[in-house]
Amino acid sequence: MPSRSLLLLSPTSNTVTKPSFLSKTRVLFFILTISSSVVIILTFLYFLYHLWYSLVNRSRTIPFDSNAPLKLQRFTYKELKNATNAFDEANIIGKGGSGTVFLGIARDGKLYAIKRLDTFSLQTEREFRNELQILGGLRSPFLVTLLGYCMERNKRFLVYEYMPNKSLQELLFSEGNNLVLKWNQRFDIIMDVAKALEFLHFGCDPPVIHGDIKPSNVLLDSDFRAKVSDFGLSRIKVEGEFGVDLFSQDLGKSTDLWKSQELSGNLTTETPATGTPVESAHEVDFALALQASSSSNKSRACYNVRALNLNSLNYNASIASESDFSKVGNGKGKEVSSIDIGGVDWSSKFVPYEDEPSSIDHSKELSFTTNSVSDDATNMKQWGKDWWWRQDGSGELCSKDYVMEWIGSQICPSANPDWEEEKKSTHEKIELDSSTQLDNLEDVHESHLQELGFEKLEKGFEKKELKSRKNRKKKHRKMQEWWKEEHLAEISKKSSKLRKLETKWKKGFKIPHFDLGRRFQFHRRKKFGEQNQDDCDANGEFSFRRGWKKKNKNSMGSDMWSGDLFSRELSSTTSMRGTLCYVAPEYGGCGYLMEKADIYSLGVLILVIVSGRRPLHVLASPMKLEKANLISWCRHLAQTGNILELVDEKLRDEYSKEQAILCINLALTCLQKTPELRPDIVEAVKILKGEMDLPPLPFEFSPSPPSKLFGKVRRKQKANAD
Ligand SMILES: Nc1ncnc2c1ncn2[C@@H]1O[C@H](COP(=O)(O)OP(=O)(O)OP(=O)(O)O)[C@@H](O)[C@H]1O
Repeated sequence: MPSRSLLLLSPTSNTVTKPSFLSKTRVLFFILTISSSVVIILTFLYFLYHLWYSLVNRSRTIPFDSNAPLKLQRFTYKELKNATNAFDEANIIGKGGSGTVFLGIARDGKLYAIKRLDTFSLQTEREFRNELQILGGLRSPFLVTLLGYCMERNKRFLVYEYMPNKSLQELLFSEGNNLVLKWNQRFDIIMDVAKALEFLHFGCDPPVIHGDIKPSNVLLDSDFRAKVSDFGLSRIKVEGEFGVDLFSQDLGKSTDLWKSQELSGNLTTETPATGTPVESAHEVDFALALQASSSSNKSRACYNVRALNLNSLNYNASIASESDFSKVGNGKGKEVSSIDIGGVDWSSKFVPYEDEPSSIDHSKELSFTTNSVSDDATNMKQWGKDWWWRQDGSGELCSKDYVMEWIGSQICPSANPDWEEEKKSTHEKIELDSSTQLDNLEDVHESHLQELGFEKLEKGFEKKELKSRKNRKKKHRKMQEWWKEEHLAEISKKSSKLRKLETKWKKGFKIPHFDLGRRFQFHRRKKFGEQNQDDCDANGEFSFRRGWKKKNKNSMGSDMWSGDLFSRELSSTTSMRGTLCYVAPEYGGCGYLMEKADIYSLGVLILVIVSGRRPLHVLASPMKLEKANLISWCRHLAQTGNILELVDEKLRDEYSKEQAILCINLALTCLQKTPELRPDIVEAVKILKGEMDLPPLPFEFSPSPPSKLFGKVRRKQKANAD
């Protein structure tokens, strides 16, 4: 039996050895299969995870969720591509600092204005969000309606209602435009813009400050009625933030006291809503206090802050301020939640929406600490005044203005007929002098400008840029320094195209001539011929953000000559927002945007509409120099009692003198240096409607009168007293 069993076993043992080998390979094969499939599955899972992650991440960047009550439509890129004929150049209706606007035709034949943000940067993203957050939540007949948006990867589009008559900028200043706005139309436009601001300042809760009122942001419908657009730089006012809480309780109570005490600034130590102790107010700058006081006038509780999804600090601050402000007995204080303007409950027109808390970037405003109060105060002290002089100059155009105009002149000399005139009359040609140093741009005077070469200019910018990087932490910067560092530096940094321009200049241009009459002269070498000049004039546009760019012939909204030239650059920085010549002096640079800043811009806009000219226009003859700065000229005319001279000549005598006087005087009150003295927008609207008298104008009409004039006045007064 054992032998049998052995026999039986032996074949079995043989068969056992063979399958063990086979099974090994099988196992190996099995393992390989398993592991490869695991790898495949893991890769697939990783892909899915990546997809999910990017989707989640992308949705995070959407400033509102699908449950939001906003009626904004989310378009796909494909839809917009189809609507614009693949973003055909023929569909371009305008170009701004941040993007190109296309005419979009929907399948049902409806027209849309589709703004494509051309660059994908933090700044454009912020502006995009701002537009969605603020304009997207507002509905008013005086605001351009934002209908939808598109976000795909780094593509950003905003879809607006189409405004057939484009912008006021184009209507007033476009060379090809022969249409002259009639007086009635102008007056209606002024009224519409004022009503838009009324809605923003008093119809929204919390109030919205536009921050960039200017002709290119006033769009016109088929009946030439105006709607305000472009909320990229606007901001939502929260009482709890910045100076308002620091000062408003005192200022709120003592606004009148201030006036009666001739703005003695007799402020006491206060605790801000955030609970941070503040240094005694006498250490705080007067300008800052004024600014705070201007808004404190309208102290109000902010009930809808959460709806606007400001970040938690803001929100807390506002809650704190709610209780604080409830104590403030302010005559002008109001509850916006139930405001009724013109029989319409505007508060209901404000569409609140939910959003993630950080979707509005208030980091700058909220980075405020006790130290920063003093820093900001010192900053304001240091160059708030400086800025004022520089911006307005009370009859004197500053170097910055000249540089700006000068650069403009090099790009589109023919755009300025006066300069053409000058060209004919002057035959002087000054060659480019490369020995001129440009280290002290702030000290650029006419003589410097005469010698100023582009190469040097750019090198100067580069130097300044390097310096600015090193000195980024430098706290107290003068306005001049700021201007150079923050903006001029970016010219060299961002615009490689500018270098091409430089080469072009070296080849084809001679130095601009800047004579005693503060005129510019522009020459080209003959070899470039007319053709080249035409190219430059007709198609060129200079943007500080993007340097030299081709301008579509359909896009006529060039801001050249207007001071708007700088808007792109100013808009593109965090330290400065707004448009030169339109921005209020107290806000310039590092101030905190308040309603009265919009009022100031409205004042400039009114003058621009009435006069049909830009706020800054360097003219040919010394005789005309006084007219170069629209605001100063207007003040001068007001002093001489001849304000109607300001009215656009193109209107001839076909305008209402009464209305024109009203508008100009209103503008003058809006242009007062002290925000406190400017009317608020409700008052402005009432004045325009004739329901309220104009407040008395200040004696000299100039918030910063030339010291000479002041001296004269003082001497006269003294003589009279004697
Ligand atoms: N809804 C619209 N309907 C018709 N045209 C429009 C509309 N929106 C903008 N445009 C045209 O596009 C131009 C550029 O507008 P955009 O808002 O991009 O720039 P901007 O306001 O001139 O510049 P910035 O953004 O630097 O302030 C306008 O001047 C206008 O002609």
